[in-house]
Amino acid sequence: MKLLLINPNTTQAMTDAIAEAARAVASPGTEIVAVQPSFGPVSIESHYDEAFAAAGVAEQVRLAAAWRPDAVVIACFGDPGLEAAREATDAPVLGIAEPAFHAAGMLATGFSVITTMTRTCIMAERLLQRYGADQHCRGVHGTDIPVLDLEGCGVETLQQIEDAAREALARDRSGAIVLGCAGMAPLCATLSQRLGVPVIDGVAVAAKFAEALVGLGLRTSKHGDYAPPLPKPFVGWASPLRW
Ligand SMILES: O=C(O)C[C@H]1NC(=O)NC1=O
Repeated sequence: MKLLLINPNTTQAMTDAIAEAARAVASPGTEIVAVQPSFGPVSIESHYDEAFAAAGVAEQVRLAAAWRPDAVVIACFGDPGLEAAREATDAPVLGIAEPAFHAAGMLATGFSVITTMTRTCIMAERLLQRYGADQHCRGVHGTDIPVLDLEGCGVETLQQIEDAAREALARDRSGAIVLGCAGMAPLCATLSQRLGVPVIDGVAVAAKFAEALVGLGLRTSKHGDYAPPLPKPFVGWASPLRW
């Protein structure tokens, strides 16, 4: 199958790391093409950043249409542009927060989320409610580690995340940890080994869930609100992206 992996921020090194995390778990027959928007923030750490990231996701899904991906993964914990992408293709489209929440809910009666900037916790909390996963999540905790500081991070940053996770497991009485940033994907195996509980990286889970949906022959519904966008002119730099 062909998997389109979109890093919604514009940092190539992060796109590469995300692709490596997905390829590490992908089946041999899964071809992964990793892309990022041609515009927008180098990292997504606010509502403002996310507004541009969502448009960037829509851009990349539209541009990739000719390649006809069998599935799309939006590799950012805010799942930006998820529903726009689902309108723009009949392939299954997954964020990384939604699959991670559901995987965690199958592995423990309660899980905690460890994310980057504390100001983004509200975004995860809103997604938990939107996906019906708030009943399983016992806490969302920021570390105030900037997203791009995760790239090639040192032992101090890894220790800070481990300490935050260990505190969350105790304080929340959780049984699992969800990593609240695609940039944490390379840390997942080490954290899982150190913490002794399931640590869920949404990039890997999304890639495998995408394979499962494609393998089952399931596609995004085109009945109702995920039907293709209504044709209309687009003005300015976005005009090639019209429907
Ligand atoms: O919301 C966050 O803090 C994490 C989110 N930002 C980003 O650039 N990639 C992410 O996964």
